[in-house]
Amino acid sequence: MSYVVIKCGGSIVDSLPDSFYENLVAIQKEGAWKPVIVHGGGPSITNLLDQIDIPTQFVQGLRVTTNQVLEVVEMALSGSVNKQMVQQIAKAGGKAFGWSGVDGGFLKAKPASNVKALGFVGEIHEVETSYVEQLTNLGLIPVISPISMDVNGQKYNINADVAAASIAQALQARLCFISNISGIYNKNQNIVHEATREEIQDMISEKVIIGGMIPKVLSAIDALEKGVPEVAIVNGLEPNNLQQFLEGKAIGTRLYLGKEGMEYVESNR
Ligand SMILES: Nc1ncnc2c1ncn2[C@@H]1O[C@H](COP(=O)(O)OP(=O)(O)O)[C@@H](O)[C@H]1O
Ligand SMILES: CC(=O)N[C@@H](CCC(=O)OP(=O)(O)O)C(=O)O
Repeated sequence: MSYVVIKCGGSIVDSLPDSFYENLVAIQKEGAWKPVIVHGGGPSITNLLDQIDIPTQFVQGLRVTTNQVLEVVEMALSGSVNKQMVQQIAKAGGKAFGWSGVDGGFLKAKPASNVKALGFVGEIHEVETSYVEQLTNLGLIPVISPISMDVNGQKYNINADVAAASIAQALQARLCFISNISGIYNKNQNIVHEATREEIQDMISEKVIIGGMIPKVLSAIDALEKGVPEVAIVNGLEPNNLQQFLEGKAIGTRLYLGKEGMEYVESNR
């Protein structure tokens, strides 16, 4: 039995059809895969901040996070969005256990190293994988909010793509990003079905990949470099997206380190 980390983006979380959750529960009950959900919720955070007149600022797809913003991020993610997903899974006949990186020190955070002046934005340096093992052994589907804490008890806003990639690395799990687009668009606005690390880097330099797609592809590449066997970005509205991802079917954009890796899906099943 292998883990599959499914990252549900805030762009789609409110629109995921019942069939998405029903398929998820069916995959878990069938027993070949242990699904682990990591969710974002960027739009919910921005809505809450708007309501209290706090401006929103992103740098390279990451939210500039003051103390006040951090509180709102935690309310939105570990509160509303997390419990909404737990509820949807329950309605689909499954049992989900929602928690965040803060709880039990599940995700150990440190300040993000790649982009400066973001405030309390962090990255993960350790994952307590035994929690996932124990919960999944109990037949529960973990639903993880990415907010995390460092050794001194300081909380950090962790981009959900970054958290999902770290968790997938720690579990050596397949990683599926569920978003509101059917994959990565190239400069001609066509979906690319496969992309290598080099192609991704070019698309970032050429500003073809912008905003929230930047942390997604960078963490996807990082995950592949650290041994995650398969990563794809798929649309949450496409039917049977999870099943198709797990079967290695051509869905969304699959990411690879180099051209040679592109044979992986066909040749290793
Ligand atoms: N080259 C690209 N291809 C596809 N989407 C892109 C690209 N560059 C930027 N994006 C944007 O990235 C968004 C997905 O990232 P994000 O909004 O963070 O989604 P999520 O909440 O699902 O993580 C898309 O809706 C799109 O607007
Ligand atoms: C540091 C950082 O950017 N954190 C994200 C966390 C939520 C998230 O990642 O949500 P999506 O999946 O919808 O993008 C944020 O504050 O928006």
